[in-house]
Amino acid sequence: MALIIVVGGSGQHASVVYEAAVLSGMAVAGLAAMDAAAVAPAFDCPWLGSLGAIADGGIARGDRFIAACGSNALRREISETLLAWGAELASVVHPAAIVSPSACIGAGTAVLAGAIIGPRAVLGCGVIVNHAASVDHDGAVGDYGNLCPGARLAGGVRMAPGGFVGINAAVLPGLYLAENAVVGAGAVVTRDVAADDTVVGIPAVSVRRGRP
Ligand SMILES: CC(=O)SCCNC(=O)CCNC(=O)[C@H](O)C(C)(C)COP(=O)(O)OP(=O)(O)OC[C@H]1O[C@@H](n2cnc3c(N)ncnc32)[C@H](O)[C@@H]1OP(=O)(O)O
Repeated sequence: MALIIVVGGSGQHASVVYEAAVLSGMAVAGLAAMDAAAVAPAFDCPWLGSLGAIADGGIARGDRFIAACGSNALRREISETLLAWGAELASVVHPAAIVSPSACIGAGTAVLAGAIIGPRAVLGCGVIVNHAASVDHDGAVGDYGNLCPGARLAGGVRMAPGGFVGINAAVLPGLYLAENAVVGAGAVVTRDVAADDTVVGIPAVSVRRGRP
């Protein structure tokens, strides 16, 4: 059973997921894309072409997939397409990540080097916990959420699906980030964040409410 990494965008995030998968001992079949016209990203991993061609050849051979792109919406779209085809999503956990044995990691989720997932934390499907980011005890990250490098969720923080926490941002204990909330780089979040809101600064304040 091998892993197929589905690229969205430039392939930079895919290169990080690829390295984590190889270092964790997974067999990687190669990279694929949703778009038949997509070109292989410039790093050393076999290029399998479009997902459509792979599906025509038969996904049933037991390969598993992970969508590898920073965009939450695109990761969701790729993952949901794969699931609709009956494909199985795999999670990738870098061997230098620290994951509590009582934590739960959803399918299609990437936990990258230096990340820490604390006791009883729950990560949904298609989540990214990027380099040195952490989800402390009893935290929850909803489906297709994205914690950028160094982002910190204190104990008991809950993120609804589609959330984004920028590089080196911190969220104080027990807070709730509603669906598609965006926390800017370096922010310190001291209050709950409303759905589709973007907050920045210390303490974090809203710069855009509602979908852009
Ligand atoms: C491996 C990797 O690299 S993972 C990727 C890591 N990337 C990140 O962490 C990026 C995080 N993104 C940000 O912080 C972005 O600035 C966002 C999402 C908060 C806002 O982006 P946009 O929606 O494009 O907003 P925009 O750039 O128009 O900024 C709106 C206002 O907020 C300010 N602002 C934006 N980001 C921040 C921030 N992080 N801290 C403080 N102020 C900020 C802007 O200066 C601007 O203020 P102004 O209206 O007074 O000029």
